[in-house]
Amino acid sequence: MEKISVAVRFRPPTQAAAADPSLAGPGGAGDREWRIDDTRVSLLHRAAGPVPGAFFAFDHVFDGAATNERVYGALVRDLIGAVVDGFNGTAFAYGQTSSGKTFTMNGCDADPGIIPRAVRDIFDTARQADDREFLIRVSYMEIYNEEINDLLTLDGQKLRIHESLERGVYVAGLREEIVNSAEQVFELLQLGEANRHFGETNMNVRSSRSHTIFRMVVESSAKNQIDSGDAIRVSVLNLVDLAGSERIIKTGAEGVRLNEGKYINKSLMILGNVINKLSENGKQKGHIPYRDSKLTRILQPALGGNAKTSIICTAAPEEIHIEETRGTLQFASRAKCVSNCAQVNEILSDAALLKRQKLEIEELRKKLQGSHSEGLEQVVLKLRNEMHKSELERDRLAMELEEERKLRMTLEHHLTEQQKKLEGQHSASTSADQFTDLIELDALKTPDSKDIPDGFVACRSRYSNDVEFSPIPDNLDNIAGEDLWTCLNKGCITDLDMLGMTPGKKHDASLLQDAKSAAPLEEPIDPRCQRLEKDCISVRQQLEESNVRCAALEKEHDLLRNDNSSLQQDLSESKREADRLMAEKQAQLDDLRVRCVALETDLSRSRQEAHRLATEKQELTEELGVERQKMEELKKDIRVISQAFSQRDGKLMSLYTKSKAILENYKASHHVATLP
Ligand SMILES: Nc1ncnc2c1ncn2[C@@H]1O[C@H](COP(=O)(O)OP(=O)(O)OP(=O)(O)O)[C@@H](O)[C@H]1O
Repeated sequence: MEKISVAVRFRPPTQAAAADPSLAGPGGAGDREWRIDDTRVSLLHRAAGPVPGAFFAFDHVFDGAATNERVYGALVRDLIGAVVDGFNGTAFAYGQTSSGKTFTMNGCDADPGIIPRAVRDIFDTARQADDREFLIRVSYMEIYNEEINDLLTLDGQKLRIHESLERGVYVAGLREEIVNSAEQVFELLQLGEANRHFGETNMNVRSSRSHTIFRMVVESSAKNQIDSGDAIRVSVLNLVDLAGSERIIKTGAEGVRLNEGKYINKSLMILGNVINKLSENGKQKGHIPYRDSKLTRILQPALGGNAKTSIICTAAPEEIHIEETRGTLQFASRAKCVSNCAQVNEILSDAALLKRQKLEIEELRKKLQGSHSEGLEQVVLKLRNEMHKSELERDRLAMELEEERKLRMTLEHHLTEQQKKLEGQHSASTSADQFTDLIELDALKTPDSKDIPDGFVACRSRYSNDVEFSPIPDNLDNIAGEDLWTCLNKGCITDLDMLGMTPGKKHDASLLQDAKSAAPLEEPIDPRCQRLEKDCISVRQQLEESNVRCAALEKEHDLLRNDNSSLQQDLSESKREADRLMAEKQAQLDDLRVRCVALETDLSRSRQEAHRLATEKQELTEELGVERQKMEELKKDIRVISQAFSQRDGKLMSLYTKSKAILENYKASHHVATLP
């Protein structure tokens, strides 16, 4: 929606007003005057200041010094650009008689008015649009005493207004001239001006007695029709010079002028009513009385319809016209509240429409396949991959955690056992029975075991009692099991079978005896205790490290779980969005398909109809040919008959002449004979 542009233009004071200061307006010597600036007008009482209720604001306000060029630039130039682009446009001048409407629309040689400037601009702008081809037509009509006259013909025929779906409201039979240059239009305008009704009144020596509507129809199509889908733009520019409202008492009109004045005032009153209604708020608008006059009917699209509209309200500055000027300003204020809804007017043939729809469908299809939904699918895929990776990672961490836990438990268990043993060692005596303890642990190492300082020795219970093969004395059996061996040696698994098979030191009875008698012992109990304590400390350290690792792993595990659940959430949201988009696009596609099918049906129907019409035309042409031939033959017959007739006529004539001569001869001879 777009508001109508409204400007007020004060003409300069008349010569009479300039000579008689009591009549003057701004700068004159009257009681009241109009005070104006760029956008505002207010009435001032010279003695009492601003007159209440007489303040108005508009898009533009022009004083008597403003040129037509300035008025055109402010209100019409953009309108012309829009018309060339396919929008309808209307500019009209409204105001009391002799306030400068015709001067604003037509201007003078030194300062051409809106119409000549618009004509030139239309051609210039069209020339600049290299990508389009233009066809411009003009017409010129007047509404005189509520009758429509074509100003470009002299046949005096009264034209009628019609309305159709395709053309909207139009004047039937109005002559439209195709024009190629501004000069051609000016010639037509001159012709129209000569036919227009002017008359002299007390207020204006050349007063317009009719409303005139100069119309330019701008039709354009793209030079490259493949891109545009063959659409043709058709826009209408109306440039309207209204007749001025008048007070009979001031114009001194009588007779014909009086009658004209009544029609003028009535149609302007209806225009005012239409503007009033349109300026009201939406719901109160109700019925808009466009049909009450020919003027409002023709200007219907410009008043609250599909057009961009500019109104120039002209006003007389003199104090004696204050009431009329106030009326004009009130009209202008209401017009400022009227909104139009202009849109580019495109005409599409069935084929072009179909082509355009197909292009639209194709574009939508591409969008559906590519763009957003494809992007979403990729996001979903990526999220799935990430989720899968994080699940694997989580499993791996869970396994590590489990192993750490097991290790910790084993270590704890081992620690307790070591502690127990330590306590046992402290309380044990250094009796000779404990000869076996004196055997160096180095001797117990298996040949295949890794050389780890303070490494544990494994033994199998089944060998423990076998003196020949057991590498460990009986009282040291099972100090480490297979699992413990593996864990403590960080996965370095010695060949435990080999371990089991390694022949131990032979327990020689004499050696045992010697040992029993030998004193002191090779290794006292304290170093062993120390070694065990050292073991304990190292196991504890390992345990603590393992705890720390365990906690870190648990933390990592938790983080991964969180990541995983947020990924799951993202994934399901993306899925939902993708589904929604797919459904939406599918619905659009279905809708377009339905429209396309309907259009195709229409098209084939139109084709059939065109074909039927072509056949009929062909038949008629043939019939016409036959008829023409018959007519030719008849004409020939007629010629022959008329020749025969004329021959017979000639013969009859000569016969008649002969008989007449004979009769006269006879009469003469008979007369002579009968004379005495
Ligand atoms: N802005 C202007 N500058 C100079 N002269 C002007 C201006 N406006 C109007 N005039 C002069 O005032 C006179 C009346 O103007 P015009 O005929 O345009 O009035 P009008 O509103 O069309 O009157 P009507 O409704 O009777 O046809 C003319 O002589 C015109 O040249």
